[in-house]
Amino acid sequence: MSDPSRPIRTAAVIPAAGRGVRLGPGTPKALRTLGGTPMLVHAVRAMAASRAVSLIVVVAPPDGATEVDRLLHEYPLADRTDLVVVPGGRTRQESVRLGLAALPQDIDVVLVHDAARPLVPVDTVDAVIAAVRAGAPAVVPALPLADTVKQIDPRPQGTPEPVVGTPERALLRAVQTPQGFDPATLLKAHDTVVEGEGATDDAGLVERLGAPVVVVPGHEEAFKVTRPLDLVLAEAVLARRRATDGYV
Ligand SMILES: Nc1ccn([C@@H]2O[C@H](COP(=O)(O)OP(=O)(O)OP(=O)(O)O)[C@@H](O)[C@H]2O)c(=O)n1
Ligand SMILES: C[C@](O)(CO)[C@H](O)COP(=O)(O)O
Repeated sequence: MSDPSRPIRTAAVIPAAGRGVRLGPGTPKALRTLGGTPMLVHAVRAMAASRAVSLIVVVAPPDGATEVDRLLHEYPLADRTDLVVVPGGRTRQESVRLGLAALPQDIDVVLVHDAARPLVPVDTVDAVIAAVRAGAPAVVPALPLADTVKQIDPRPQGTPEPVVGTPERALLRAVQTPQGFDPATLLKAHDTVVEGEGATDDAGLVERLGAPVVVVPGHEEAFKVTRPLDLVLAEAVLARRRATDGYV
């Protein structure tokens, strides 16, 4: 039985092993700079900004763990936060699984946060943690959609794709990270769900177990840096924060 007087321990796994193909050629995406600071450092700081987070596991490109570890040591965190760097895998799912394998046994809440969402505000992080602590096994921050969404019947590139349906927009949400989990539930999901079954986020793996997933409000500034225009937006948000909030 767990000791009720033991403080709750929250860890964050940050998958940062992607290449960033959609962003264009260059340095792996997580190491590209925003306002002169690597995107990964912003993401690590965003997790460390929550007073609840005491351990951060960064999942580096498979052959880049030593370099990432060295880089992160140039940007020290507050004493309350430990940092571990492990090598990642060929897919996001594999990278997250490798990050989870580095967690100690005594973690009560685990967050999974994309390095590619460097500007998530701490209030969003804390809202996700609070919902897991309140008993939800899986929590995702999400926003309503601004665009109408069509389901299509896929065709080879260059051929117009027939529309087969229009899901009711009011029932759809665009999902962000950090996603928060009861660690046993997330570990079971990663152990059970086979790669390539179409889950594009960790909550999707938990859904396949049949476990409940709940949504809390996301934030516009938690957007994912995916394409070149996202970098322009991220630089603008960062410049505004630095001018108005004293953000580093
Ligand atoms: N093998 C992989 C692939 C992705 N990621 C991480 O998963 C997050 C979300 O992925 P995405 O934005 O798609 O990043 P990339 O895979 O780098 O982008 P792209 O698909 O454009 O190459 C990123 O922080 C990315 O570093 C990872 O850790 N390991
Ligand atoms: C996890 C995620 O950020 C939730 O929106 C998203 O699914 C990652 O997708 P990607 O194509 O791997 O960037």
